[in-house]
Amino acid sequence: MAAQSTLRHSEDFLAALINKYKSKFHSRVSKTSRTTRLVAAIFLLTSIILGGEGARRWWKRRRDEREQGSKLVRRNSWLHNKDGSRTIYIPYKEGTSKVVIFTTKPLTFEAHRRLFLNPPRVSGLGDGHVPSTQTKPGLNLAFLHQFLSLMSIMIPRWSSKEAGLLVSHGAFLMLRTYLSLVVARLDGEIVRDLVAGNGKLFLLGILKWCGLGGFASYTNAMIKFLESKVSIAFRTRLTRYIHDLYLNDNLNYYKLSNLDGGVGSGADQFITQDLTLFCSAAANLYSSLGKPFVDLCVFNYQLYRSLGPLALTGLASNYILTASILRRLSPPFGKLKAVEGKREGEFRGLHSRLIANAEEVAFYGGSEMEKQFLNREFKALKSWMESIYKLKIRYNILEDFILKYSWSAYGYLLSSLPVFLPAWGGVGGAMEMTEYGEKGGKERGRTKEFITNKRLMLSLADAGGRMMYSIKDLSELAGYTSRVYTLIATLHRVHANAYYSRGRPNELYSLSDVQGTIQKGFDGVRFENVPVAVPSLWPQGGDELIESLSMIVRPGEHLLISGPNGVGKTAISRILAGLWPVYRGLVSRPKDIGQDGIMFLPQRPYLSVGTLRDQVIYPDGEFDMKGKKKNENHLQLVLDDARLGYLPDREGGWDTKKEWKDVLSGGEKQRMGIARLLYHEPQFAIVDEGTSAVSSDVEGHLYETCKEKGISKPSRVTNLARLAMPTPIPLFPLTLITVSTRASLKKYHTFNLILGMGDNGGEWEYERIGTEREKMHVERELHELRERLEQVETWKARREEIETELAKVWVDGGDELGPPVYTESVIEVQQEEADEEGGADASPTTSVDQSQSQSQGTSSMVVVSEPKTEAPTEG
Ligand SMILES: Nc1ncnc2c1ncn2[C@@H]1O[C@H](COP(=O)(O)OP(=O)(O)OP(=O)(O)O)[C@@H](O)[C@H]1O
Repeated sequence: MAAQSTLRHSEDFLAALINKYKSKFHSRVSKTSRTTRLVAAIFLLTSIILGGEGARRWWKRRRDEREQGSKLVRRNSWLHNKDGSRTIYIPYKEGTSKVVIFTTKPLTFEAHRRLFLNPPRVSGLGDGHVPSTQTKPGLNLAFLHQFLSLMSIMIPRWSSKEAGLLVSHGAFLMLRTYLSLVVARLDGEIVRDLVAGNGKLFLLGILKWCGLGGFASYTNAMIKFLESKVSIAFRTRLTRYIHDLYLNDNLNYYKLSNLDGGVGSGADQFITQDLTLFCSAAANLYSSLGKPFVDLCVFNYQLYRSLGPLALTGLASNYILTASILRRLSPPFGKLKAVEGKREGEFRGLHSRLIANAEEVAFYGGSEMEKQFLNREFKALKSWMESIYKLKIRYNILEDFILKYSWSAYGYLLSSLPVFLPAWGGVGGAMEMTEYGEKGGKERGRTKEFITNKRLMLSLADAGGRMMYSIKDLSELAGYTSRVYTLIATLHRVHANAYYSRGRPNELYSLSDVQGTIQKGFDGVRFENVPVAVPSLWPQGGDELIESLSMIVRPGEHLLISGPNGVGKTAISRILAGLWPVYRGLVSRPKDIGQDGIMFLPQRPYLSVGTLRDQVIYPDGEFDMKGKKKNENHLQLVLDDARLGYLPDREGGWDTKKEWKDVLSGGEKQRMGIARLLYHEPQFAIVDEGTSAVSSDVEGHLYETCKEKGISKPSRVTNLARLAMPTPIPLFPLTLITVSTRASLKKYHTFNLILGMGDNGGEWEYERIGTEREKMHVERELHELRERLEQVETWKARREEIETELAKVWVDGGDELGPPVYTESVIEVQQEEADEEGGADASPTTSVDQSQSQSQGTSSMVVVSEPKTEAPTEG
């Protein structure tokens, strides 16, 4: 009942309130003019309509975005924004999450280049001109320079998200310091109230303690969360920066390991493992060094106030002494960590190799050998890590003893100062010297002060300990910093092509000896006095394959590059693609790669991760395909032309994602390459052994398709042809440059560049296929062949003569027999007959190698010497 009455009461109250405001509103409205009311009504209505429409649009946009996100994820695609950024969607929980990726501006790279390639001389990183990527990691000026250089990438602006995260992190760290102070005081008060037997104050203290505990726990959790956020934000910045520098038109990803070699061949370890460790160590440094530092300042001040100047001097000298002992006796953690990272990378690299080449290893049955390699690498890593652990034992004993036990003893000594030396004991000492009013007040005051000081001392020891521990963290950070700095410096060196050999002459064909020019934008392919040399890792010089190559391929003049293995056929396409340097002379080629430009089909077919569609249009994405106004119907026609038309049905559609390199056969992979060629419609295509695994009839079909349909707009031609419309005249024929050892491909080409000629294989010939000269050459070859054939015929006739003669010799009565069967028994019989006849002249023109015949036992083979013509005897 009571509840009901309360409810009714509240209803009445509500109704009264509503009525009150209703009447207020009515009185206001009645006072206003009609126009104002009309305007207000229109305004209200418009706001409601616009608000509703805005909400509807917002909801629709969100729904469209969600749909688009899942569609793009399914089709492995993305969006290009007007400002050059890309919007990608990544699977997140049930749906997708949108990420906008901004590419690093070239200007930013240029601004940073100085930091990485021209470090200040004082840092000891090179001489200020020659970039040196090899440094000994440690706590020195080089580390400071490296760390600050990386910081300029990680925190590009004070207004950046990372700076905001660091400020919030710092605020929470300060808050925790403040809470530690409050906790120390509260601790003292609780113990004091307990000793005094004051239950009410004691309980109040406990309540405060619990409240403070909740808040402190929240603060601690936020500190950890923000630390992880800072770490991931640093990692995102650095990873994107490195990716932009690593994967760009300058082909740095190829040059880094194949030409420069500054970071070996394990760039993956640098980018994945070392970068992660560096970012967590850098984010942790802020709390492991920054927070203890603030703690030290605050707690020292507090202790100075309560314990006096003597205690502060004692504390300060304690820190200095501890730091110098630990620094002197600590092993070089930075260097150790850097080497550990390298060994980890090598071990991981071997595993990646095995995964990538599992099939080949399996065919060879090479598991034992691979295991040997892996075990050996792991053993090296294990021994290294064990030696680090051993070094750490000694250090940990020392560290623990100093930081935990000797510091506590020292802390007790300092806390006792106000008691035993009140004149030197600060506020505590002053309180000692004054009389406490009530009985036992002095002891209680002492207890409270002692507990508070002890807690402060503990916090101080903790902060100091963390500072000291962070010397080790700092050394490890120096190791990671050196690895990441080395990677970025090497990437900048490759990107800027900054190779100088100061003070000594350039090695021939080294990276500092590149004097040639590559001209992009030429309507053809041209080499003018270009040496073909295999580059070596910087700073070594390369090996010359061809001294000077000159040739020109104009549109429509298909070229076949032939010659024995290893003479430099692929090397020519590497130079043309910009993978290898143009040491001398001039190389000209079309500007773009792909549509209306030049395209390279490498010797080893490559299949990317992603959908079946991605395999055909690689390196385009679905977004680019749509930009070129192409669709799946077009792709189907392209696949049909490459004789792969069955793939979409067999594999379950264009969106199927598989490990394509394992799914497609060798020939299918090569045909996929041809399909890409037909899709991209380049003007020039370098096909390096692109059909070696394809049967010759399909090969012929593919070449004919490329030549006939390789028109600037083949899609139109193909589609229209299929629709039985007149075939338009080809505008720009696709010009094929084929690298092959197969002479059968000659018929599809106009010119032939033959490499590997001359005594040392360094000479070449460039000739038109089917010219008078070539015809004459072929005829001469044919003539020689015929001559040889005639010789063979002569020998055949001669052999028959011999056999006839032999038959006559062996047959009694002159009857002709077929060729004799040379068995031992026959020979023996003949020998006996000859002996009986006593005719040593029985075989004047034939000699039989009897010893051989005997040695062969029952074998029917004997060696018959050439029939002798009667030699004139002298005298
Ligand atoms: N990265 C490299 N480091 C060292 N030598 C290399 C490198 N790449 C190629 N070579 C060497 O350069 C020479 C030419 O290589 P290239 O690949 O051009 O030969 P090719 O004429 O295409 O042979 P094939 O017909 O077997 O494909 C070979 O002797 C090869 O061993």
